[in-house]
Amino acid sequence: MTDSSTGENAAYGRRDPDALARRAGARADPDRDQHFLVDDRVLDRIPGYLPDGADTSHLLEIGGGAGALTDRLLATASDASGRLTVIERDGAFADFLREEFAAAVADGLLDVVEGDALDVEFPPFTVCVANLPYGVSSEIAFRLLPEKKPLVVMFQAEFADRMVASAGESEYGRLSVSAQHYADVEIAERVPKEAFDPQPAVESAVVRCTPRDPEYTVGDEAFFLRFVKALFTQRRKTVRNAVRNTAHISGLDDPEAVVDAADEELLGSRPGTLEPAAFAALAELARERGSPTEA
Ligand SMILES: C[S@@+](CC[C@H](N)C(=O)[O-])C[C@H]1O[C@@H](n2cnc3c(N)ncnc32)[C@H](O)[C@@H]1O
Repeated sequence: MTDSSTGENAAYGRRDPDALARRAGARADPDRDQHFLVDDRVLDRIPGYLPDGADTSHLLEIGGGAGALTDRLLATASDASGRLTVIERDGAFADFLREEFAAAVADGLLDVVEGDALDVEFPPFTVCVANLPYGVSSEIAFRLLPEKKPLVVMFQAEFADRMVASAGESEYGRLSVSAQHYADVEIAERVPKEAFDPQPAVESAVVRCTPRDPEYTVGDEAFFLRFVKALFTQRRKTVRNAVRNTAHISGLDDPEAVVDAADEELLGSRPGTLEPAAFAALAELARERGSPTEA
């Protein structure tokens, strides 16, 4: 092993983030969703947020940047005799990652895929750990969540708060119900702006998603998610009016039949107070009585 700041032969998990950024040459550009994590303590903690016993045989990182988190994930992959795939859209950083971690690439430990994480096919990963590009974090999260694999992912704190919110809380909404449909979602750590360079405008948070089946069943997942989306566009209305007013979003041909069949107390409540299981039960009733058409 050589000096960890010089790169190529250094053991994984010890590279200095500022030295990596210097070697990468190109400066992180906030307009391209590039905010690099430069706080070693945060970087060191992130892989440890994976659920106990998680299968780390194939890690996925989205948005490798100058490789500070990549380096920590290579340590995790290498300890587990596993591998890491990094998807990075910026060609300059993708090239840099291949050079910086050339030994890992040669050993089959690392695969760098240059491409847009919204388009490229994901490899058959077992866990995903990433400091996501915030401009597309929602789209990426909803590509990842249905894969039902553990995720440890950095989001804007406000987005993270909405993901973990419970019924009745002000942040509770479509995002909470949709994310919690796939996983137990919790905030592992809040991360201040100062941990990044350049600093983002807002605070961040690391979120852990541990996949599990929901405590309810739905016959048509796509309809359930569409129905939740529809009702939350009218979160201040009663459920009765929300069902009636959002048929153009939910696709219900006969919303009145749903209102006729549903429980009075439920119809008088607000979408923001409904537990996910109550949404699921109402969505099932809507599917049976409301003649939904395909999206
Ligand atoms: C917030 S930075 C994180 C960089 C690095 N992982 C770190 O923690 O320092 C996000 C990275 O995602 C890349 N990126 C932005 N949009 C992307 C997309 N649609 N698909 C893949 N990578 C993307 C950026 O180029 C940038 O390197």
